[in-house]
Formats: sequence, structure tokens, C-alpha cells
Amino acid sequence: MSLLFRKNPGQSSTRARVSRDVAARLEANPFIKRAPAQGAQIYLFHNYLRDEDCDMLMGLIDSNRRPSTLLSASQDPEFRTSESCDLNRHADEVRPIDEGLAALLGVPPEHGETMQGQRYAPGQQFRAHCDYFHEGESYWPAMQAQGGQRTWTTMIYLNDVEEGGATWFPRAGIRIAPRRGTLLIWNNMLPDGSPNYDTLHEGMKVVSGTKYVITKWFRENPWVQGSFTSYYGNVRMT
Ligand SMILES: O=C(O)CCC(=O)C(=O)O
Ligand SMILES: [Fe+2]
Repeated sequence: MSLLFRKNPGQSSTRARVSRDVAARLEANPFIKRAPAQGAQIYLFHNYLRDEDCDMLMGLIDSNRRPSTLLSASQDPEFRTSESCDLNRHADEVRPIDEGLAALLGVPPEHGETMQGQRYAPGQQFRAHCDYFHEGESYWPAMQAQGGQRTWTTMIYLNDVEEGGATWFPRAGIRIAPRRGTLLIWNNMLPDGSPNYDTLHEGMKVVSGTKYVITKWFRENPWVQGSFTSYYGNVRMT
């Protein structure tokens, strides 16, 4: 077989379609701006979330937080030092925000993982990582069985941070400072659906103040098992 026609490892037509469809939808939205990043599709929607919703989510994070975890153990004890909490998608106050993100991207809500809150006190961080799964790792079969690969990431900054706490994409060459209500969206895939290493990113150390964000990851297949009724009615989003 000619090398020219060899598939890129991880190439997938489903993921390629999701890459294309979601990007087209975001680019057609006048409130969303493409960030000046190299080699990655990164978007910003300022003032996406209302102040009262930011406050409500920060309250939930404060009362439910636990140490953040990693899928694979790191040699570095400082790799992810923040706290996290799961935000119940069925709770009346969470549901519109959770499903609103799926609707904005045009992805079926059942493809979304549980929305998570993250809290970083001064000195806390999440070192450089990619959100997509490494298909050679021991966790992959379990991930494959529930939703498969991560496609898009959405993240909302719930407050301004006095100093530090930017989200840095060292390969794409962009650093986003936390700003209350801003939604950051990026595609973890390349146009052919294979993982994009240029999405490597870091939640930089908070220097002063406390950083609160929510993160929500979308999968290529349904992550919620069983029947699912959407807040928007039982309507498919794509
Ligand atoms: O806190 C940040 O800026 C990044 C968070 C992040 O990368 C994640 O939760 O996967
Ligand atoms: Fe991340």
C-alpha cells in the first residue's frame, strides 16, 4: 500500500464529522470568536454565563469539592493539585447550564460527561496535559466502552483571578487569563479525527486569589447509558 494512503493513527470518520460540524456551528455564531492559536481550533465566548449562575456554581464547588484525580498516575505529585466536584446534570439549577453547552455545540447532551467544577487555591495548578485519551493506556478499554474518545472540551471561568491561573496552550501559543463568565471551547481532534497534540494545555499556578472553573468534555458516542430525556425535550441536537 502506498504511504500516501496510509491512515493517520487514531483517524476516525465519526470524529472527523464531529470536528467539522461543531466547528462550522461555532464559526456561524456571532458571539463566538476563534482565538489566534496555531494548529488548534480554540474559541472564546465572552460573557457567556450570567453572574448569578457563576455564583451558584462556585457555591456548589465550595460545598462539594474533593482532591482532583488523574486517569493515569503521574510521577509528579504536583501535577494536578486542585480540587474538583461533580455537578449533577439532573439538578434543576445545573441542567440548563449543562445542556446549554451541548446545544451550543450541537452535540447530543448524552454525549457529554458529567460537568465538573474545579477550584484552585494559591499555589495550585494542573500541569500540561491533553484532554483526549491515549488509546495505548490501560484505562482505554473502559473509556471505549463508555462513550469512546473525547472530542470537544468546554470550560467556563466563574470568576476573575487576582494573579495567575491562566490556561496556557504552549504548542498553540496562546494563554487565556480567567475572566468571569467567559466560555473557552476547543477541539481535541485534528480535522481527520485523530488526536491533536497541539491542544496540550496547562492550568497555570494561581498566585493570588482562588480560581473557579467548570469543565465539560464531550465524547464521540453517548456517555450516558440507557434512555435520556433532554431538558430541551427529547429532541436530538444533530
Ligand atoms: O484550569 C484550567 O485552566 C485548565 C483545566 C483543564 O485543563 C482541565 O480541567 O482539563
Ligand atoms: Fe484539560
